[in-house]
Amino acid sequence: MDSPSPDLNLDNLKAVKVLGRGAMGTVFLIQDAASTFALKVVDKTSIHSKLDAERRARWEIQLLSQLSHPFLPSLISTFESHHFLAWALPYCPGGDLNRLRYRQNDRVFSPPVIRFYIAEIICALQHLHSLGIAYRDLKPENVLIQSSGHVTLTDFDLSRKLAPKTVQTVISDPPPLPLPETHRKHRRSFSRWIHFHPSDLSSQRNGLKKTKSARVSPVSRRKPSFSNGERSNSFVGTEEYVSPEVVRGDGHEFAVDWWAMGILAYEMLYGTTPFKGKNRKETFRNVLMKTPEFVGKRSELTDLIEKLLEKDPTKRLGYTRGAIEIKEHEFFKGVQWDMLTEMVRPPFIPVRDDGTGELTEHLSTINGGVDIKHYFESLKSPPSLPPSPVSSLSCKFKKTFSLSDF
Ligand SMILES: Nc1ncnc2c1ncn2[C@@H]1O[C@H](COP(=O)(O)OP(=O)(O)OP(=O)(O)O)[C@@H](O)[C@H]1O
Repeated sequence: MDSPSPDLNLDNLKAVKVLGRGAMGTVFLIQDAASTFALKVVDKTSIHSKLDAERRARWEIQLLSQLSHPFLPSLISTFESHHFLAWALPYCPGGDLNRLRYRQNDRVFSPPVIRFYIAEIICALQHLHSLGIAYRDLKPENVLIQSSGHVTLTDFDLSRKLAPKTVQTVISDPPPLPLPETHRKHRRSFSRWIHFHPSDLSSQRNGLKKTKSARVSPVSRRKPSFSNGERSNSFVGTEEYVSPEVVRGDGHEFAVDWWAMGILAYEMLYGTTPFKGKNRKETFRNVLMKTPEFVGKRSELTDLIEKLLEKDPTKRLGYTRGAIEIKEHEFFKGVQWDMLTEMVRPPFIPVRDDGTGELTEHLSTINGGVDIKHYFESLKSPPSLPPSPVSSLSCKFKKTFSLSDF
């Protein structure tokens, strides 16, 4: 990696809060008189490095450096030392979409609110796909809310570069790429990367805890992966969000993101995902076999979801013409796609980070916060300073207006 940016040096930074901890990275809130940002730090010397954390982190940084979109993160700066790999991102004070949903009556969103968030997610995915990147980990926990109320996708360590759209082939797993010197603009976080065997099927999803993404160990792939021009069969995603073609090991394309978006829209509408089973095995069986149930009156939204949850990826909405095809759906009639950032006021605007969240790990603010290196050292000596379970942040929202005309 290049030498550390002058403005990002772990020796000088104090963290005031842990915003989240994933399988391999920890995200801190850095706040001082001059700036506020989120800092994702990977400890290269920890046991996690054996889980490929460093390689995943480099991939994420490299990918984020290419992004330039209002609903995708911007890479502010990077830092690397013998021990740490770190990168700074704009702070999203609104938490994630899952947390926001739990704050709603009946834990569901109204169709206009769903329209707003899904529209922004489509635009973000469209940008990724135009760069040949399949996101592969869309779920509410990975949709963060910016201070403006607009969304930002997070967590790109499962994303992959695909061949051009017509072929849609996974070229390879992320290589250990160096950071480019120039493009350091748009960015985001990394993370959870667990390996499991299909026979090891225990449910991961539990309340507000961030769901784990899953990846079948390469040895258990049903078919070998191919290089150059053929599909990868690596298994990636979060169990309730993985598409049938991924479960089958048939390879995967951009259409996996449209499937996941169908699951996301379903969960926002009904408060539950459509194929959730008692355990992972049952969930996968449902993904392959079960027709999604739509309780209540059918609508344009349920029609959209149904078309996104088409089990055959080649018949799925978005397969042929990508985001354009989805944007044309009746559910989005009237949406001014080019004006999303400028004209549409988001349904919820974070009012403030009130600092009282149970799930937020507050660090001492004496001397302006906690030294990040000391923080990691303390993790290595559990008896003296056991870390509390962490995830996400607390934030209040104000509802800004009715979206009925959106
Ligand atoms: N820019 C940000 N602003 C605010 N909170 C953030 C930001 N980036 C990440 N977080 C919080 O930190 C959590 C962990 O971030 P992220 O998912 O990027 O880490 P990870 O190590 O990749 O986790 P995982 O194991 O789930 O992959 C997020 O779920 C979110 O709650």
